[in-house]
Amino acid sequence: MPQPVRVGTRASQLALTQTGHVADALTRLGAGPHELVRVRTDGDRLTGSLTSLGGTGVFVTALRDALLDGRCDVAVHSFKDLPTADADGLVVAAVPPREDPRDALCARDGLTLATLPVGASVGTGSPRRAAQLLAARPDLRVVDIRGNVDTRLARALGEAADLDAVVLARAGLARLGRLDAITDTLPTDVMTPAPAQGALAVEVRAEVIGSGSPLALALAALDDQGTRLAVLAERALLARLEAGCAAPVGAYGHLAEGTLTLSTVVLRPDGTERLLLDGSTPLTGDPVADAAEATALGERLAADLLADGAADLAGLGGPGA
Ligand SMILES: NCc1[nH]cc(CCC(=O)O)c1CC(=O)O
Repeated sequence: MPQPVRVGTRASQLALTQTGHVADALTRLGAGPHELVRVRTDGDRLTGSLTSLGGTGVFVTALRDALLDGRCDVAVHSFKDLPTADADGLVVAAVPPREDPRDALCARDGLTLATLPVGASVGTGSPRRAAQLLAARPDLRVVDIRGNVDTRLARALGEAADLDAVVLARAGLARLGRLDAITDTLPTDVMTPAPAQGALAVEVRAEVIGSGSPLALALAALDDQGTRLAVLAERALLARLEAGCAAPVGAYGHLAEGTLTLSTVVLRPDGTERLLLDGSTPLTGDPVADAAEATALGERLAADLLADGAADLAGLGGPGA
């Protein structure tokens, strides 16, 4: 009997659900049986605001340690939670097809972004969402919240709701079977998603790749090239801006008719000013050349945004930068 593939996951309902889907897919694609290994992360344990936790990587480090220690063979991350710096000895071996990357308003009484009353309170822990909410509706009162998806939904929809609405990623709600809570799916030009939102990253130790093992073959089959390229461009922008996941920066890559288009936004945290920039590049179908093109597109737009004052506007790169 082969040893089961050990798939590491955070213990949250969202993580368990999305990891379960990936593990099932790997087994279906020939990787053999699997078991889930629960890993506790600082992001789950601590309750301070995301920004005060230092943002980048709090959800990821413990899973990566478990991979490197050999406690698991595969780790499934929400791609937008993955720092842009590569981890030594690890590779993203598969990027499964992306879910809808848009953000969603979940409001009381079926309200939408357009129909929320003047001064309504909207909860989000994300500076990117906060700034774009305020850019669209300067009258709103944005409240810093965190917690898992159910906790956040309860702030607007529960018995003891204290907010008019919250904003969450549609993808997370879809994976949890809670699309019913959405009262307004926000278009990407009003609320540009976070880089890699809606995508998953399946990470393994580097030696797994090219080993020809059943797991390596299943990972290759799970990979979606279109999603990989879109996310590559989005994350290249983020890296070049030296912006973490807590920065007021949005980026959305999409493929159509052999062209990769990247739509980006950088905002002042209070939403009073923003830079919007789109760019595109033709693709050839060659994975290596296209990956280089996607990366170059993200870096080019980032350089243009920096030249237009993005770092000062969004407070990127730390104090004084
Ligand atoms: N920052 C938390 C987080 N990380 C991934 C998701 C789910 C959506 C996704 O996979 O992109 C969420 C929840 C949210 O933003 O509402």
